[in-house]
Amino acid sequence: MPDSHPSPARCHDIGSLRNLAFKTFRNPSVCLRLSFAANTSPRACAANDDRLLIWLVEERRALPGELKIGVNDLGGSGRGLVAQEDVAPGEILLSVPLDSVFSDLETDESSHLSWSGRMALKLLEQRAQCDSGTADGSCLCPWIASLPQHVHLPFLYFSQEDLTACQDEGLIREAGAIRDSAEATFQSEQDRLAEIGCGWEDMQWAMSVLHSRCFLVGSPPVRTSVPGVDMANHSFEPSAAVRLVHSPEAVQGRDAVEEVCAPPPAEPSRFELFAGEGGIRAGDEVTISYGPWPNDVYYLFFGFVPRDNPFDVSVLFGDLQQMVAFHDATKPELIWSESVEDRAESLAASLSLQHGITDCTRLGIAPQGYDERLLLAAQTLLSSQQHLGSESSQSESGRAGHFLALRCQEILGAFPKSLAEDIELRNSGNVSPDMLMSLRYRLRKKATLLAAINVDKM
Ligand SMILES: C[S@@+](CC[C@H](N)C(=O)[O-])C[C@H]1O[C@@H](n2cnc3c(N)ncnc32)[C@H](O)[C@@H]1O
Repeated sequence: MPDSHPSPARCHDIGSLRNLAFKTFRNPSVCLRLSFAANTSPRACAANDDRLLIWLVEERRALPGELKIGVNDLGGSGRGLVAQEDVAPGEILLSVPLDSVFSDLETDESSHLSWSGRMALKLLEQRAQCDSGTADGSCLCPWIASLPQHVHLPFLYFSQEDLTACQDEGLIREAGAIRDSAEATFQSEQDRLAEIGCGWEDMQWAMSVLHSRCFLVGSPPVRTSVPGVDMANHSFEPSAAVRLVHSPEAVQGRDAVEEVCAPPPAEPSRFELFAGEGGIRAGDEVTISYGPWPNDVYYLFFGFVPRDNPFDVSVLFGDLQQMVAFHDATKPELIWSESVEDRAESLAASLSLQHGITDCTRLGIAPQGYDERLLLAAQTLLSSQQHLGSESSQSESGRAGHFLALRCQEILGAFPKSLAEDIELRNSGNVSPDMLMSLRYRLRKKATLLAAINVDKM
């Protein structure tokens, strides 16, 4: 039996966006319907992309020999994989040897670059070799030819006005930082890029393609794009999944064989796409989940905003200091002998000691409810206030719910437009596609905040 490993996660390139999903809502099996947005324009026609799958099988030892999937143009979400015949539960749809994937391999000369900068340069160099006919067998020319001509990622292509329309300061900052890093890579590598006739637009193309197509594979995880599997679109109700599989011959038994005869060549590990428990009917799309990320990640790094993302998070407090400061603002009559910083530190210590919570950043609310860390932090903070004599007839959780609803109200009130006005704007049809995507992003955050307030009123 092959030795299979936990599903590789789609990667997202983030510093402060790390850990966006709540600890308590990590289960990636929570589901919803697929939503499509128009942002990937296929470079090759469907027949060309089927050639990619055929090349993988015929030239790169991908399995199974008789493919049950093809690549179709699906409109809004660009191309995608579609079952050509019925597929049984668990059946392998595509198994790609790891010697035919495109990975981030750090070298001494490239270690100062970000992973996407490093991979973008390598992709552009290989593309130049493919175009000039000087590529050797290690280049994945048919895969490179199959990549989309354009992937419309906000941090690389949106105007400042359209980006700012998401109305999330943290996200706007993050997008700016990644774009700055991309530009810095371009500046520092300009000579190398000039040698292959590439400019900033090529760099944007390569980075957008890689951001939207890489998995984190193995341990330690390496950013990897897997030809063929990278044609699978996302759904929170996926019909398929991926895994890394190590062949036993590659790792054990070889020593024993070597003593008696020359062993057969070791099988490389494989990256597999396989059908989910429900199987897949002929004609249905083969989708995978890109991961339990909030909309921030989907918007910024995949260029679409899922319709009903159970993992989306409206952040109420970036950290505990913000929570304590908000609390003080709601109770101006209370005088504190300790500073906000010191009280936030004591709160962090209690949460760690009593509940084992060590990460108190990005405390927020998802469509299903509050992050458990947030509720516990609010309860702990409010109960410490009760020690100071401020009595309330409400239960501990009732007070915490009311406190957090006040915060939701404050955040909603700080948006320049109300949810109703945003819905009207969306329905007006007067919004550019980029603006519409940012509008969708903020609409979903607002809807979650409003739901929290309404629950508190019940
Ligand atoms: C790994 S690629 C999937 C193949 C891609 N559709 C193509 O034509 O090459 C990821 C990109 O596909 C698009 N995509 C995937 N799932 C989507 C979805 N549910 N809704 C809208 N676009 C989607 C986004 O542009 C995303 O960045």
